[in-house]
Amino acid sequence: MLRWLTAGESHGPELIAVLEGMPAGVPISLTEIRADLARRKLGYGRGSRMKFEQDELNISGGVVQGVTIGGPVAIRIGNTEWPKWAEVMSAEPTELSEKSRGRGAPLTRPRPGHADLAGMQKYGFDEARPVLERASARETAARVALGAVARAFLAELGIGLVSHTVSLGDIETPAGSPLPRPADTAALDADPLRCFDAATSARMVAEVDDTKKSGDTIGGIVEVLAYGLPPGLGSYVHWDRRLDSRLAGALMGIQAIKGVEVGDGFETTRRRGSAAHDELHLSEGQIARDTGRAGGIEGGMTTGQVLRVRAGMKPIATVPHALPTVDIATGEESRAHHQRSDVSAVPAAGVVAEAMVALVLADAVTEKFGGDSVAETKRNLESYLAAIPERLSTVIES
Ligand SMILES: Cc1cc2nc3c(=O)[nH]c(=O)nc-3n(C[C@H](O)[C@H](O)[C@H](O)COP(=O)(O)O)c2cc1C
Ligand SMILES: C=C(O[C@@H]1CC(C(=O)O)=C[C@@H](OP(=O)(O)O)[C@H]1O)C(=O)O
Repeated sequence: MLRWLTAGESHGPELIAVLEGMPAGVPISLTEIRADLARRKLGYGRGSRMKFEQDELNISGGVVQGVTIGGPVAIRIGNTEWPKWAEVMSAEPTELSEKSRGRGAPLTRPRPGHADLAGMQKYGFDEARPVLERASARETAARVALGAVARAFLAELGIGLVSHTVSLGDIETPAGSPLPRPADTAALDADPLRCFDAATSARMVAEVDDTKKSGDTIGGIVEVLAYGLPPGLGSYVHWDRRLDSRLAGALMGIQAIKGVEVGDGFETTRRRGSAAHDELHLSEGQIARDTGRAGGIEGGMTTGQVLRVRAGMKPIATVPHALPTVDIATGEESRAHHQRSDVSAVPAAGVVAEAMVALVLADAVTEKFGGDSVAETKRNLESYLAAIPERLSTVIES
């Protein structure tokens, strides 16, 4: 079983992340985690902060000489913006300089679509800064770092992940487009939208430009695929052990995600049963399927097919063409607070979604196969697969 926690604010000194339950012996490359953090900052439509802020990565525990040792993996990601915010965000009370007083001015015009208003009501603040500091998606950097560790563990077991953008606003990749594989990640990262279809990507770029020009923001849908999964991760026996339930919770837990689909998801509801499922047939003595409509999950368990899940992101809530709100200080109608923001963060959301799926899968793998070292997990996985009788054996899509 894995557990993970993150802490830290958008303009605080650093983000902190802890992952407990990771077996020993997993090779961890700081270069690869840094590369994942850099991928999260990519994407056409992100704001200026992505350019000037660096993620300073440190591992404070659980990894020695590039390998996990079984203890909690502790990660620190320094915010290079911190010096500018050190007075405003200080944990100890400070005398604010003139400049810091400006920077820390009370945010009394809550932004619709953000946690601002309900957060002020709930935590007893008369301005939104303490709310937005933690509600901000800056925190997703911590999840991506944890996800990189989970992915390294899964890679040792032959499981690989990839994510891509499938729609932006109403521009979608054509139905039946080829699915990317983990080896396509570098090519996807080089695409401005992380879209696997070049013609669609070009239309998405134009859509971001148009959205920006009109002072607006835009959302979209990302898809995560996982290859090489053994059948039987998750379970049908209880709602909170279903893998689809756990994936949906993890993906919905990403800021601005408003919907999750497993496999063909809502499209399946529009089909008759005869065209909605993945039929079984024999292929060279093994049970195989020609379609992946269910997204590799039946009865809350992996089937051995490619896992395919989607997450839909709402348009960025800090709309440059500021939305109507009420100023809590004056009690009058006003316009929402706006400084800068992303026009679209859909490509970044794909990288975050990939991290969350990696964490859920790593959790399900440790639950099913245990193991204090990755070698032991691997042995248990192999003996489980070897014990499946031949007449029940399925193709694992890797
Ligand atoms: C990677 C990423 C980047 C984001 N960047 C911004 C941003 O620049 N401006 C903004 O208003 N919201 C941004 N958001 C979304 C907000 O954090 C989110 O809309 C807010 O927390 C409220 O959404 P919720 O109701 O789903 O929690 C981003 C989300 C993600 C996942
Ligand atoms: C800092 C990150 O994303 C931020 C997420 C975010 C929000 O409201 O969620 C708003 C923006 O921050 P600011 O309001 O300071 O410009 C984004 O830049 C990041 O992803 O590293």
